Amino acid sequence: MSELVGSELVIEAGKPAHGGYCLAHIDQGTVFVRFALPGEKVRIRITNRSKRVLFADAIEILEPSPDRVPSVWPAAGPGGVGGGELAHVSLKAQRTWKRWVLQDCLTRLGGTQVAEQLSQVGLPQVQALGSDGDEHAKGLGRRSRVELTVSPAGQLGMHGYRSKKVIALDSMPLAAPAIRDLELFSRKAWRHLLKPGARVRAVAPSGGQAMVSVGEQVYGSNAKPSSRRRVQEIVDASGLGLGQLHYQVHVNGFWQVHPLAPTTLVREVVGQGLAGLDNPKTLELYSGAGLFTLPLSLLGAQVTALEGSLQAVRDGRRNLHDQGARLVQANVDAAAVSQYGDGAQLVVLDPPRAGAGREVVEAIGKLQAQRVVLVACDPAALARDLGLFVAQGYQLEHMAAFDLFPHTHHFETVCVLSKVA
Ligand SMILES: C[S@@+](CC[C@H](N)C(=O)[O-])C[C@H]1O[C@@H](n2cnc3c(N)ncnc32)[C@H](O)[C@@H]1O
Repeated sequence: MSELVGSELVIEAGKPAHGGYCLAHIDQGTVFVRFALPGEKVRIRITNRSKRVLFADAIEILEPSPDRVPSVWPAAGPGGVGGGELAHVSLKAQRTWKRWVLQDCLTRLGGTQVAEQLSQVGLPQVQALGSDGDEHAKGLGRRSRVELTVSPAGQLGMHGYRSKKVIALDSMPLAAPAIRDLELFSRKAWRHLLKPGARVRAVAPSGGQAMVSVGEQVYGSNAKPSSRRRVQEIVDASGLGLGQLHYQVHVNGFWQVHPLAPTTLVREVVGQGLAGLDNPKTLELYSGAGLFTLPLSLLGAQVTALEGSLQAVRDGRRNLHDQGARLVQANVDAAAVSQYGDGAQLVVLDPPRAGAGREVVEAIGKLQAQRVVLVACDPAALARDLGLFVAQGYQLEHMAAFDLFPHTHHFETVCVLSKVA
């Protein structure tokens, strides 16, 4: 099949698949096509092959779908940067697409019990963030964190799709307004700081001015070196009766990227996690800088939180302001779960994209906690983890999905599981 790489052909795009692709079938096998929409007739160029499947980009749209729109992220598309795989799809159709992928992953990878439980709780809509008419509702201005790289020729840009090559950019329409106002691509003041090979991160916190890190050095929005290393993030937890919560997060540390994500996730995860439980003993895994740890503790949960990054643990300890929660730097594995989770009534876990995996889920199962809240940013990993939880005697009670990453194939899912007696 490798002789096909580089060749062009006309196909009809089929169903969406995980990763922002449409499926197409040709005599030589299955092709995963980017930048198409289901039902479209497109000319594709085969870009890659892996084992028995081919990858391709739609390079000419011969019969467009009514859901096709001009891309809001001009740098996406054949030969463009990674990300923005759905920027050519109307936002409404993006959410239908993601919902379809969620169902497909859960039923195909989760196993029959997950499929049965899903039919009982119902497949959730993928909810949009923001109000009608605002920038967020259009999926724009939604990145409070942007990572860029400087090319060998000194141009600021992003890596190409599956490539180390830096593609120069001149704008960043998905970035939060405070990042766009930095004018990283055009202001002279930045130019001498952006040396070839430098990794640049621009951060627009909800509680202060934008900052930029170039490697370890941090700059204020005026492009002058800053001794500050942390930004302030403010989360509206009034839905939980807590008012505004304040967090300090290292400029290079993990924080939810969509400006409305922290508030949305805190309401869902903490609200669902604590409903009907009285000051539960709680094990939180992959806790980051304490986004959920703080409101859980403020609402009376006795939390032990495990997080692998020392920087995030340091941030988390500052954010907890002596709330009584224990924040431990630990790699989440079976030994850590059983060491710190003894007697837990509630387990909250927000693993990285690959999911928690068998060893960790089975260790959680042994704790016999009455409730588990699982947050997942990858539907395939979610399906695998859910299948493992169900095999440990957990029942899916509730599922919600949020479009935290418009114009990409990513979205976030929150699941509430209860232990079957
Ligand atoms: C998706 S983030 C969630 C953080 C937090 N819940 C939030 O929303 O801000 C996942 C976190 O897991 C941490 N992490 C990843 N793998 C880990 C592991 N094996 N053990 C412990 N922590 C890990 C990362 O450092 C990151 O902070």
